[in-house]
Amino acid sequence: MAKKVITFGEIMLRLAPEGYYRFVQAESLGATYGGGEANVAVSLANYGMDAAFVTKVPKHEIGQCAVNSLRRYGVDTSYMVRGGNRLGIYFLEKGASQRPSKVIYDRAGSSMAEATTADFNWDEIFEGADWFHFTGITPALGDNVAAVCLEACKAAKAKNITVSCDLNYRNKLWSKEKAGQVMGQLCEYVDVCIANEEDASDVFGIKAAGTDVTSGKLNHDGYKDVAKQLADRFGFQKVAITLRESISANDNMWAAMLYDGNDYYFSKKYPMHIVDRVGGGDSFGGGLIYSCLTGFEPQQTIEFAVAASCLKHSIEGDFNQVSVDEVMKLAGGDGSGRVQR
Ligand SMILES: O=C(O)C(=O)C[C@H](O)[C@H](O)CO
Repeated sequence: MAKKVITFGEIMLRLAPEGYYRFVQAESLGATYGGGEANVAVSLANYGMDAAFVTKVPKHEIGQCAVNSLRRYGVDTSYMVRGGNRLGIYFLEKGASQRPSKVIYDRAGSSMAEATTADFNWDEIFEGADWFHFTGITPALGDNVAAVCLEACKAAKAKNITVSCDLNYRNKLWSKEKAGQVMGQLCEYVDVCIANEEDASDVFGIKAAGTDVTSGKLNHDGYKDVAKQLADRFGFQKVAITLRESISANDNMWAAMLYDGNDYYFSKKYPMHIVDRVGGGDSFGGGLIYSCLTGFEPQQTIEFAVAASCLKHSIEGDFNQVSVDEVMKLAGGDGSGRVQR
């Protein structure tokens, strides 16, 4: 039977100018949907897992469009709650070369931002579930949503469900101090932590000894140090750190490291030309959860997750639309992207 994974967060309408147009130039905006945890659910459904996404969306047609965007990939939307006033929106201007991408949120007062603990029955949602995933974006929506997250974490632990969290710090949603306080409480329930060195520093003030995290150029020892400090502080079973070296807005080196409490496993390093970076971290999370639930060895786990995420960077939209086979081919191949016939 397919493993059952529950993800919890906000799905938004994503509005973006075509190609690399700036906002001021655009005369139309393309509409797609996305959100950290929804993106993870799509990855997992594409890998054949039983993935359910939990959120609250308004009862009107735009809320339904968000639901449909997930259904088309086979994500279970049956626990989604209908109500509230609006679907959150984010505007995305894609960067190019030395001009970075820009995100503008228009999500205040969304159905999900106003959700409360009364909206969700976690006992029912977690029936038969193997894994629960959320990111730091969800509790950042407000104290009410952080309270739902805490309730979900406690319910998951009571049922012996593995909990993963991607720290995903969003400075447009909350301060570092508030993030540290709320995430510190939630991380007590987390088994698998996904982070990058910037998140670890922003949320928990964890820095690798003697390195400057803002430069994005930690050495291997620096990444190991960050992962170990995270695991030591919260008792995580596993910490996965993504390693991004930016060359320009569209060209990055991409790799990751997994720490399982004993050893450190570094993946291959991929030079990527980026088509769409949004959702790149979520596709890594999806790959990691799939690998853990499938029982891959640690090295294979990190190779699968990073290859999955590498492929996502070549795909338009938030969702990673690749199969297990495609990820395996990249993870086991030479990374050249040669045509497959
Ligand atoms: O930034 C957010 O809150 C989003 O959910 C938008 C994107 O889907 C997300 O950043 C991708 O991780």
